Amino acid sequence: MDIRAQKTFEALFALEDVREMLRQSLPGSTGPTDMDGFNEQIRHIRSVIDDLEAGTGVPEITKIGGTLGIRSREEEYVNIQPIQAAGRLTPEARKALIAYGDGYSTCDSCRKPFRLDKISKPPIADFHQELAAFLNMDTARVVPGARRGFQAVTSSLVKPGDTVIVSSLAHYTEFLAVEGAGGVVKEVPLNENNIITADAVADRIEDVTAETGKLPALIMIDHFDYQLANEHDVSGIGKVARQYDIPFLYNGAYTVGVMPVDGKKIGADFIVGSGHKSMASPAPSGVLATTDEWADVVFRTTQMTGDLTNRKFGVKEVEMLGCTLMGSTLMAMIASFPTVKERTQKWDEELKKSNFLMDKLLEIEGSAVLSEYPRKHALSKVDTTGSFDVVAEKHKRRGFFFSDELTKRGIVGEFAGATRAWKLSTYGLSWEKINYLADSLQDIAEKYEIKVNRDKL
Ligand SMILES: Cc1ncc(COP(=O)(O)O)c(C=O)c1O
Repeated sequence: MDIRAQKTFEALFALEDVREMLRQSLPGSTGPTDMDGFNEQIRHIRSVIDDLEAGTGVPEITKIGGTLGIRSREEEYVNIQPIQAAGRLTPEARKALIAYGDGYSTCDSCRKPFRLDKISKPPIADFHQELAAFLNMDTARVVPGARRGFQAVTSSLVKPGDTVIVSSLAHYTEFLAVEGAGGVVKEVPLNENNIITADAVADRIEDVTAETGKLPALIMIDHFDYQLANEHDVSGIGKVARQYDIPFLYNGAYTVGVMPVDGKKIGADFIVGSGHKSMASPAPSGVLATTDEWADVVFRTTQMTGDLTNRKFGVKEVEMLGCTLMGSTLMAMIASFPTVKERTQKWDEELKKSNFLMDKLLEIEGSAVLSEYPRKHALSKVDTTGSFDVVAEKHKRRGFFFSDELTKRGIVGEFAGATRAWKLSTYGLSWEKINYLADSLQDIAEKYEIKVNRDKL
């Protein structure tokens, strides 16, 4: 986040304090009236605005951010945390969080037909249409996390005893979604390069059908998996799904919001994305998009009538439990969306950074990239058993020596103590930070007499 955004953010926090003080001073309030505190905050806001205009006050901001509990890790450090990178909020999202913090704040102007995705002020209905268009699907809903998207689909399509085809690297939430519906997972094996191919999916469908006498109810495959972030052949799998007439759920937890995703081109019946993982949105948020063919099934409306009262809630969608993200979570997602849309067009640059760092890591003798290489994603799994872990074995801090060295250099986000196989993400880091990171890894290696073949590649 740039410093102006931080400053604005800080002023907003101070304004919230002022608002609370004013609220407490209203007639009938039992709260104390703190005029000194009030004046202090006003002076503070004035000074923040002055700083903003003058472009100064950087160290002070960090300090204030700390006391307010703002997590400013990405501002102060080079953060390589593997799963948070693309979920970090934009400044616009942070402001929306404050402005819409009250629980049902999106419902102020909810009018007939009384459903979240129909609200036009703020423009939630438009956002739903934009989301569907962004994924080249017909209809979209926001959901509390990708997992709730899986759940909506399995609970609509999978009957007790049905089988569901998943990857051998499927996320655990896919297992739970299938189990919740009473289904059974059937995993597709990886090939020698740790990839799920279309042929492997077809073979598994044949096996399962022969075994159970019935076609699987659903195919659910992650475009990039969470363990290695390898790319799986989702377009080929989409074709196989069509051939067997089995609905196909594309898990875009690691793609929707960072790279272009075209549901129709892939041949997906359902696209699921994670807001807090890849769409610069707060948790829990996500998206479930589908085609006209499936919309009435997965977004079916209630048919229930109260037996005593005869009440009906006709427009409410059963799988969505009526409405989903009702306040600041959704508004922050909407606030980040223009940035998110734009950044998907810069995916190639993210890949260059990812590959550059891996190349530099490979120059450190004894290091390996466990993910497919060259990288097709910013998330990677690396193995430093033959490099940093050799040092760890002799070092008095054991595996923590590596984290100590990284922290000293302002690099955070690795799992402390993990010097063998570990994951990192370069997503969103500037080239300046990438270069610094590469140099730091090589410097640490050389400090401990690990050979570095600089500029080998
Ligand atoms: C591949 C994959 N799918 C799904 C999920 C679940 O996403 P969410 O937290 O949005 O429910 C994750 C989360 O880590 C994931 O890595």
